[in-house]
Amino acid sequence: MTEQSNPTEQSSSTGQNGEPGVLDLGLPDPVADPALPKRVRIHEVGPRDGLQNESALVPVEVKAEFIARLAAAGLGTVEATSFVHPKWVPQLADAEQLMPLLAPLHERHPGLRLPVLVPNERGLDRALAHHAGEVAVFASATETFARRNLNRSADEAMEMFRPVVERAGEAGVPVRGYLSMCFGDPWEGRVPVDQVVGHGLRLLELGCAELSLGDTIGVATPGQVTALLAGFVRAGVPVEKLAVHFHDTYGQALSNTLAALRSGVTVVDASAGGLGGCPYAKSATGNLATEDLVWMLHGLGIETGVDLPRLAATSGWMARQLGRPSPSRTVRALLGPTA
Ligand SMILES: CC(C)(COP(=O)([O-])OP(=O)([O-])OC[C@H]1O[C@@H](n2cnc3c(N)ncnc32)[C@H](O)[C@@H]1OP(=O)([O-])[O-])[C@@H](O)C(=O)NCCC(=O)NCCSC(=O)C[C@@](C)(O)CC(=O)[O-]
Repeated sequence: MTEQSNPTEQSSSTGQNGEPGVLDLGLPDPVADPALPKRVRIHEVGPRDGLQNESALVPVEVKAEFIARLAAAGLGTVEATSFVHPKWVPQLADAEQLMPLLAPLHERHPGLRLPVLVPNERGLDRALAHHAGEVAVFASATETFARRNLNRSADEAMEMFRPVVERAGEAGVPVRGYLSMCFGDPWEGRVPVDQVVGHGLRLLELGCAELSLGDTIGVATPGQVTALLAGFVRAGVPVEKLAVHFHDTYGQALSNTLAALRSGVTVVDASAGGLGGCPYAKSATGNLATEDLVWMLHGLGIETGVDLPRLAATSGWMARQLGRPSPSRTVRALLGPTA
């Protein structure tokens, strides 16, 4: 793994015909908002959520290089892969091959977190055998998606997670809980706040250290985000335990993120270059692009630890591996429209 990006792919500050490029305006000139947090932790999901939907298999060395470049760009939490059934997500069937390639990154970046998804005890066994330091289980706020994504009812899925969370706890491995379809579900329509809060509380009661609220198909608008977070707070959940996970189907992901920050959330999931989707929810489009998020956060004077040009260069590099331009507007603005 080289981790070195070619300086020529760092940015294209000069546009066509000698016109100034967007980077000539510089990176955002921060204007802080006292109602917002000073620091946000970005939970990068590109290598897992971003790649899981790619039909052409990405070589394991490319995945390892992608993760190494993300860590070098300053992302401290990078969700690396999934130990799910290989037939369900063939793209991530190489989890066992990937993990040893990532081991050197811990020396290079002390404190780097590389969580992995595990749906059940079999997944946990595989993850622990490969020294995963953090795992995540993933539930659904709706019945239909639980069956489609996990082949279980929502209740059965919770029972499947119970021993996973217990055993991970015994092994000293923290567990994140994802909750999908928190705002809308393609089969069931709008999802009531109480229903989402009920399922989320069950994940927290199992022992999940953090709960990531997913707008899996990207239909939320900011008022709904505020209402859902208020529902969790009313139910006694400290906002520090909550993270948000937005998809950008209707271009609302950044607005929704800002609403969440105003409600006190400080952990935001995002995917480098805006890669993403969910193989079991066809209407799910790309995740909130990490670069778009970082541009907004830095503009608000919020620290992330991320080197934006280096991150954009990483997404430009990944886009070339995948053979198509990045959907992230910030990547295109910084690197040019074909990046
Ligand atoms: C949960 C299962 C496994 C149930 O799938 P199943 O077919 O019901 O599995 P099973 O428990 O009946 O077991 C059948 C066979 O699979 C094996 N098996 C069982 N588990 C594993 C495993 N972990 N690894 C390897 N093998 C496994 C098991 O050992 C057995 O083997 P056999 O005895 O027949 O030889 C399946 O439904 C599955 O893997 N689902 C994963 C789907 C997925 O990854 N979806 C995407 C992630 S969620 C997401 O993207 C949303 C999120 C998180 O980003 C947030 C958001 O946007 O909302």
